[in-house]
Amino acid sequence: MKIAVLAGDGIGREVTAEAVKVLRAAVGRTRPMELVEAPIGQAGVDLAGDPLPPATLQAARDADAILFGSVGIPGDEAIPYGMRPGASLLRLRKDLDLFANFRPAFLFPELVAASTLKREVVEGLDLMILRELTGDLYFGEPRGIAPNAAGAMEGFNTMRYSEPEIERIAHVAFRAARGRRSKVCSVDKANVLETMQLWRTVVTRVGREYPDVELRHLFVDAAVMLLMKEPKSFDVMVMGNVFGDILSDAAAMLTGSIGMLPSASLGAGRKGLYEPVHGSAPDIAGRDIANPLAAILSAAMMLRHSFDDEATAARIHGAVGRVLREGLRTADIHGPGTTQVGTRTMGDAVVEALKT
Ligand SMILES: NC(=O)C1=CN([C@@H]2O[C@H](COP(=O)(O)OP(=O)(O)OC[C@H]3O[C@@H](n4cnc5c(N)ncnc54)[C@H](O)[C@@H]3O)[C@@H](O)[C@H]2O)C=CC1
Ligand SMILES: CC(C)CC(=O)C(=O)O
Ligand SMILES: [Mg+2]
Repeated sequence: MKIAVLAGDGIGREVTAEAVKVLRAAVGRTRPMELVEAPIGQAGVDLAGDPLPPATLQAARDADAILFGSVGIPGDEAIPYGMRPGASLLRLRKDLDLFANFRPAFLFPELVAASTLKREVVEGLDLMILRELTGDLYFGEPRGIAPNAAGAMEGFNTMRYSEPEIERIAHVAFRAARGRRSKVCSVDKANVLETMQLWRTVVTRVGREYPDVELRHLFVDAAVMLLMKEPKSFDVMVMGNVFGDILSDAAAMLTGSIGMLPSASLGAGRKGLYEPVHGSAPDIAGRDIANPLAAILSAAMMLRHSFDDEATAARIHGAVGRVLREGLRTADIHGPGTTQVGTRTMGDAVVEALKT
């Protein structure tokens, strides 16, 4: 098991340290595990003058899986795109062709009260957001800021999806649904955007190959509304890169906190990149208060998808559940009758729970 550990910036470092701790404890001596740490994001700029240093990219290419934290610093939106911490993650996803991003929104029963939505709306929630990860506005050319014909500065990005790109993510969605509750909801904006018109046509066509899976289409605005109103009516929700970015943060709140949402970014093979959905959270970085559970659950997804180790993945999931049942909570999910703990204590508690 060769794992590249790219902790990145801000709380990425704090939560990744806990995920590594849990991974070591869970895998133990059952199989050899080589962890290769490398800087990325602002850490890459500070150490090697590049948000994605060539050695980091090589370490990611050479690894069987990548455990990723988060990248970003305050004010990074003003940095030229190529040097921006966030651009490193996009380049990495593209380089490794990790086009299918699974973002499971699963509510642990113990956290029903932590969700901002009513108990009856979220209790039993288990949905999968499948986000296309290597196309759309985030990658489309041309992009830039330049003077227009009238001499005014103009910003522009291009929404693009090719038929093969849509086909492959659609197949992933239908196959994933077959292993769940056999329902796919495709989210688009086909009423306004040609790119999305093609998206809907292709998803519909691919859907005919899966007659056992129910397919529904929603425009993205209505999809967000229904995600808040009746989230349990969804099983697999498939969408493009931008809508997936936005909807997954919204779905995070159904589970109590963005600190609870793990993810797996997969390509054609077993290799994957595993990361919490959240960012580097500069507002809470360095204070030992970030929730490490999304990162820990991402490590569990890594064992399941890249190393075919369902048993250890399930043990980690079970240990997280046990810690929550014991009443331990980081600040973001803390409430009456529970005990507030820091990032490191939460990680230690998951390690302890693995032993029982
Ligand atoms: N995958 C990545 O590396 C991502 C990086 N970013 C970058 O992160 C930086 C901050 O972006 P924001 O928009 O503030 O998003 P963010 O996800 O970092 O934080 C949003 C809010 O959620 C809270 N939060 C996030 N993770 C948490 C956790 N584990 N426990 C408790 N609270 C948590 C933060 O304190 C903040 O109030 C920016 O530089 C942005 O570009 C943003 C999203 C994803
Ligand atoms: C660099 C950003 C696109 C990261 C992000 O917000 C995400 O992947 O959810
Ligand atoms: Mg995001």
